[in-house]
Amino acid sequence: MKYISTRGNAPELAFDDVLLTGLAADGGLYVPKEVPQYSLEEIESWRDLSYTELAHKVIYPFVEGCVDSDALKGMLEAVYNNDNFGHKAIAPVQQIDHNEYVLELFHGPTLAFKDFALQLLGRLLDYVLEKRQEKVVIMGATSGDTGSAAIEGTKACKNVDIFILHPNGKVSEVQRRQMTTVTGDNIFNIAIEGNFDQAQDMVKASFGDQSFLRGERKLVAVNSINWARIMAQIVYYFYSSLNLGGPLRPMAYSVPTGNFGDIFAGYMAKKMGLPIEQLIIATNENDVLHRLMANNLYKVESLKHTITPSMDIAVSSNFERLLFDLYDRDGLALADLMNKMADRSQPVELSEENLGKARDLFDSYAVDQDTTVATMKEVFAETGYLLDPHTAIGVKAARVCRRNPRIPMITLGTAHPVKFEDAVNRGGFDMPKLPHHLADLMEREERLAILPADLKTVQDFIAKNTFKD
Ligand SMILES: Cc1ncc(COP(=O)(O)O)c(C=O)c1O
Ligand SMILES: N[C@@H](CCOP(=O)(O)O)C(=O)O
Repeated sequence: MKYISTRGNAPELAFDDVLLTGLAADGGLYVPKEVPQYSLEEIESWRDLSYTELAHKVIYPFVEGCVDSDALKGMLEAVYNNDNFGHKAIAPVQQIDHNEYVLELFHGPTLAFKDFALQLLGRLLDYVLEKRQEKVVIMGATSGDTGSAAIEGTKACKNVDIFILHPNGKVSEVQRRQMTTVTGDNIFNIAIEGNFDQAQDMVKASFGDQSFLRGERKLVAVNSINWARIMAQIVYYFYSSLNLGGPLRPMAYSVPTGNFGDIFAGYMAKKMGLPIEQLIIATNENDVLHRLMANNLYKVESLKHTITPSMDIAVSSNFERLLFDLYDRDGLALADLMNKMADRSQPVELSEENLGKARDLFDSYAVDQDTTVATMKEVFAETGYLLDPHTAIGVKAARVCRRNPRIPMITLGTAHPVKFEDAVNRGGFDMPKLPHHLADLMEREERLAILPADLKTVQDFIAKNTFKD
């Protein structure tokens, strides 16, 4: 499998280089040159596979040539098991109404969907770095969930230092503590005096110019700009569909969306042959994607801090991967569009043709904070099931946008409500208990550095702590 950049002007890479590269040299994102395709018969033959076995079927073609099949099997077995994920089904489906489901993706160590990819990414990194005898620096931006999942997934890696930037005061207390209480000399949490977009911009700028690492270390991405994240997230679309009678009946998915990674994984599953009738982009009030879909106007507004902090993202990185397909994979044309989009003061329109293609593929809906809480209450009253607020946004969007009630509607349950005290309190619910492994989280000692949202200051901090010996 070879990978190409969305901006058409960077070398083709194999999986191991893509894993270690983050942004392509031309500023684009790597995508597979060819997407594996499966017939309905073949997908149907996977029906009785365990999560681990299915993950091998889906993931192996993307890593073939770089990761040995048995080694991948070993990694998947080490990740998707009942010691690591607090549910034997790994990604169970919970019914909340007739033909309406929540795909619970929060049974991993940090209680959010990020564990599915980042637990595996840590093992892939170890495998590739051991082979190459290289050391790297991980740099990631988080609006709350990626950070702890990245730290948990990579803290045992021998050859990495980890630097995670989060917006100071804008993640929940549980989210912050899940990052800042993990001990390890190679783990650094940076709370920047700014928002997620600023953190993400600093990460991207650092990938573009890594001279602060003196040519001695490479930067590795743990955000969904890293293809390995998307690849691992494709699996649960296949798994949930097969569990509910797919691929012989189509499914619809509603996906709480911020950086467009999780829904892009759903789009990939569809391209690979999984019958997906509807994909819904569900956003909070940071709704740049919904506004683009509704009005053909791409205009980044200033970020609003909400009760769904993980989706407080205005610049949605993975949308570029979709645009690449909408532009018939014409990287140079896309590079032009991305340059226009980079000037955030100017609105950008898609051509009518490309907007039409996007609307054929996706529906979209934006949910405000009161409606989010109202949806949590509604579902709780109907079923006794407490949604996390991000998932509630997905459920609301599903209920509004659903095209065909005969098709199972699956909302991705992206996090556990225990992480989001504000929303739980606003709904007047009893706070759920933290699971056993996090029971003393609120008493653990925290370690973090608070820095201004200034690229040089952040890079100096990283360099100082990377080259401390
Ligand atoms: C709980 C939760 N829901 C939804 C999202 C949005 O996912 P994505 O950024 O892949 O669109 C995130 C963050 O990424 C998240 O942490
Ligand atoms: N919502 C994320 C933000 C980063 O998104 P990613 O999927 O690209 O890592 C978070 O919670 O950190």
